[in-house]
Amino acid sequence: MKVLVAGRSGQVAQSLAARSTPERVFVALGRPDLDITNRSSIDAAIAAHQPIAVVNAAAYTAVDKAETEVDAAFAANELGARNLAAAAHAAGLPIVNISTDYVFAGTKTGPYVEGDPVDPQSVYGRSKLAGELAVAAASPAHVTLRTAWVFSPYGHNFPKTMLRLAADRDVVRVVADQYGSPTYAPDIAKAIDVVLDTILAAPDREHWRGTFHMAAEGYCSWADFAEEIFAQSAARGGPSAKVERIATAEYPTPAKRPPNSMLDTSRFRAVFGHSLPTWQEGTKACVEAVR
Ligand SMILES: NC(=O)C1=CN([C@@H]2O[C@H](COP(=O)(O)OP(=O)(O)OC[C@H]3O[C@@H](n4cnc5c(N)ncnc54)[C@H](OP(=O)(O)O)[C@@H]3O)[C@@H](O)[C@H]2O)C=CC1
Ligand SMILES: Cc1cn([C@H]2C[C@H](O)[C@@H](COP(=O)(O)OP(=O)(O)O[C@H]3O[C@@H](C)C(=O)[C@@H](O)[C@H]3O)O2)c(=O)[nH]c1=O
Repeated sequence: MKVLVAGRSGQVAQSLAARSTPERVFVALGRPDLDITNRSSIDAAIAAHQPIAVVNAAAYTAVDKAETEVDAAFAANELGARNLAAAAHAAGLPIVNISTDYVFAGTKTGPYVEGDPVDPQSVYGRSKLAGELAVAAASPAHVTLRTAWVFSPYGHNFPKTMLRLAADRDVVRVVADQYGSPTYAPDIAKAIDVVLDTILAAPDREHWRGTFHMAAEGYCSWADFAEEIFAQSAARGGPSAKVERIATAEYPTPAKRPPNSMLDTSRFRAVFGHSLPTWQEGTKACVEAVR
């Protein structure tokens, strides 16, 4: 049984591929074999691999660069998501799509639930929201999982940046007034496996369809996250630095980030009967893996 995964070299795609078993093979394809902006390339991949489901783990994720590369962000995150969902629908396959906490403005007090009003503040967030809507319009058999602050041993992410910075400086300045849930990509891959189990056990049911918040248990600021990364790294003899806790205004970036991107994951837990490990457990696993 194959599951087709778009986005071969990405953090989530690689974590899914690593979960392959003889019973469920995650076939992760990259741009040369599967370009989500090109519908015929998707149709050809589906015809070649005959999957039982499709996962969209491909995206334009360079949050700051997206502010100037608007067309590229929307091409992958809106058009690509639409193409993949339409192709899956045409082939009679369910699609699992991944979205982001950055669809919210971040001005709410307390964690966001799925029905809260969206109001993305960045091009990346707007393009991902456009993708969510496009997937929902193209395929009734869809699950969109909004997750947050993804990290892993693969690709580019915050812990890898922190460990690189700590290699040649004693102090790292990190914002302490943006809150969310750092989520370990292998834990996302496990959760997607659970989602697929649920879908494939009852493909005609309605309960698994729609949008869900799915992130690590617990919340922290980027500065808290950096401190945990350094504590875990130091405990293993790796690079470490002191964290200087700063305000967002002291770390100007082209894209605006939500001050609060905490996601309430109750709906995911209720429907899929699964919760992710804490962000501290994910951090420990990641630091151990990159050592
Ligand atoms: N990273 C994060 O912090 C978060 C991510 N998400 C979402 O989770 C999902 C997975 O993210 P993550 O694994 O971190 O992403 P990565 O940036 O690690 O990987 C994304 C992958 O998508 C590929 N891709 C981009 N455009 C296309 C295209 N047109 N056709 C095929 N592949 C393409 C990229 O390929 P190439 O290398 O060739 O460009 C890259 O391999 C995305 O939907 C993202 O929006 C949600 C919340 C947080
Ligand atoms: C590198 C660095 C970042 N920061 C701040 C900037 C920003 O507010 C925050 C995170 O920075 P980054 O640019 O690493 O992360 P960012 O690209 O904003 O991460 C986001 O990526 C997309 C794809 C998502 O979907 C989001 O969930 C989220 O994970 O930390 C510091 O304060 N100090 C630093 O040294």
